[in-house]
Amino acid sequence: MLGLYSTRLLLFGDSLPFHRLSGCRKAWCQTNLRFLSWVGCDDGPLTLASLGFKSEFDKTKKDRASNLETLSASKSKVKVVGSSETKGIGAKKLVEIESAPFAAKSFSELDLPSLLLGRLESEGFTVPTDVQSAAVPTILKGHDVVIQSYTGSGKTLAYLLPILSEVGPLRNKYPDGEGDSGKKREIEAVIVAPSRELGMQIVREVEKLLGTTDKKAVQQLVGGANKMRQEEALKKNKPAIVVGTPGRIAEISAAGKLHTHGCRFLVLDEVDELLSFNFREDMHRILEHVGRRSGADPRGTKSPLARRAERQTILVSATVPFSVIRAARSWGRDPLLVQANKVLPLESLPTTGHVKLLGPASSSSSNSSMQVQSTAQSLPPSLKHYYCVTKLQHKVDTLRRSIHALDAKSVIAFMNHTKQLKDAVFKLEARGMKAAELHGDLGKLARSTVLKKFKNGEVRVLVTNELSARGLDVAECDLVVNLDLPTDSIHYAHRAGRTGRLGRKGTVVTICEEPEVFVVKKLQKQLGFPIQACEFTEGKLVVNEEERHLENVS
Ligand SMILES: Nc1ncnc2c1ncn2[C@@H]1O[C@H](COP(=O)(O)OP(=O)(O)OP(=O)(O)O)[C@@H](O)[C@H]1O
Repeated sequence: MLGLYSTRLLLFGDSLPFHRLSGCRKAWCQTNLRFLSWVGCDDGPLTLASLGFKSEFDKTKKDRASNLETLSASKSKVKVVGSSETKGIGAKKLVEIESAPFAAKSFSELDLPSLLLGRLESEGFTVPTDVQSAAVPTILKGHDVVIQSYTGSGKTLAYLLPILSEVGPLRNKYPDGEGDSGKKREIEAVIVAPSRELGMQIVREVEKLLGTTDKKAVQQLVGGANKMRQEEALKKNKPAIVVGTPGRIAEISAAGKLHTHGCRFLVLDEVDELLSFNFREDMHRILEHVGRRSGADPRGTKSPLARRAERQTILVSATVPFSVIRAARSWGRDPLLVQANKVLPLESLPTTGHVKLLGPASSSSSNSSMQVQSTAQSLPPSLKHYYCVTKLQHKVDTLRRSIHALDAKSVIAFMNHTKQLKDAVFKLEARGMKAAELHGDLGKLARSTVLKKFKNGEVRVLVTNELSARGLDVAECDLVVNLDLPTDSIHYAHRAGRTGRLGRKGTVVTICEEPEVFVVKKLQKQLGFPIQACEFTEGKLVVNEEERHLENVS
């Protein structure tokens, strides 16, 4: 029972605020991870060696290689040990890391079913991203995982591809035809997202991959939509995958109309948000019911261990605070942390304090200049960050000037309050700039219409609030503006991550008043990258050189 209690404790009693949960960030070359160290925890710095990880330089330990379990990606050089086989007190966790370990050149290297490969090709997906190369074989191998990589790096496909390999019409067919004939189709994967928009976006991604084959294999269960229609569709279509928001999934489940006890995959996308207080009760129900096959527990108890044995749990976010690491350990069976260039056992991570990574030039905590925090690891390194000081009444005008100066085509402007947000839209429109509002007070239809218009370019500036900060994927968005300051660096990261997706260029401008500058400086410190002071004059962005110089000197 201990596990069950600790799960509840973590979920509902121990919700550390995000801003206190900053962690590590990368300071190593994108594709060549060499050294990893933890600092900031009481035990002092640890190195790869002391953690039991092998680097390619660690030739003397080659004899251990025979113990390593090779991940199923044919060309992956990553080897993981220390999962179920080595569980036990004092068992050493080994992860062999070699240079550019996950650089799969094509999806065909990832051991995916041919039908799925065909669909990827038809949709123009040719090369997997780093996080996909790392996550797909790890999930296919049956591991519970936490997937963390920066915004816009393709985390959705990173979990969808292994799920679609096992579930639904594109899956691997077994020679004996198992699962094909006569068997009643059950829900085999439940994907939970914190907003309707993100839920619908995931549904569209699944439908894109399913193609015309069998779109009904996926069913959306998002709030705001007609519940009865969703329930009827569940009954009639018997989807293999459901994607929804916590409230609606929990509601239909409580009504006895969602049969997920035999579910094989549970995905919590934007998991750190899903662990927040708002979703407490609904998430409780989902975690209790999904993947809990009746009679699965040989001891006849409601042991969470029995439940874990039934489902594979996949937790996903660009920001992974320690509350997520602890939750994953509670719910998962030897869970692994999957990042763009590495896979490591969660058992090896501390559960408190600040996790930091050191770059290749240093494996010691003494070189503080090499230490970087994890929030920066949540964002693509190519993003440019600026802040501009103005008076409150000139903020919208500064926004307009920033759009002109940067020649931005597609802009998301974040504000904290609905009323001011509406005023901003009014002002922009009055000055001939096509703008629209998106927030929770709008109905589902209005929200999706606005988003559609923004995506197809009819609307140039989307003025919105935190609702759009997570997961929203608009490839064309080239500028994010904070018209109001985000509450902390985690919220900054998710807002900023709406631009510069999948290697594209992106700029983030924070427009603030003079007394707020210290908050920007604090954010900069937490984030670990420069947010440069700038002005927009004569249609140009002018960086404050004086400040840049002062920063270089200090
Ligand atoms: N291998 C790939 N090749 C080309 N495009 C891809 C590939 N993988 C994903 N994409 C596209 O990249 C975009 C970003 O992917 P996705 O939304 O999954 O990012 P993410 O990491 O989940 O971001 P966030 O943290 O903001 O939710 C999507 O439009 C997706 O279709």
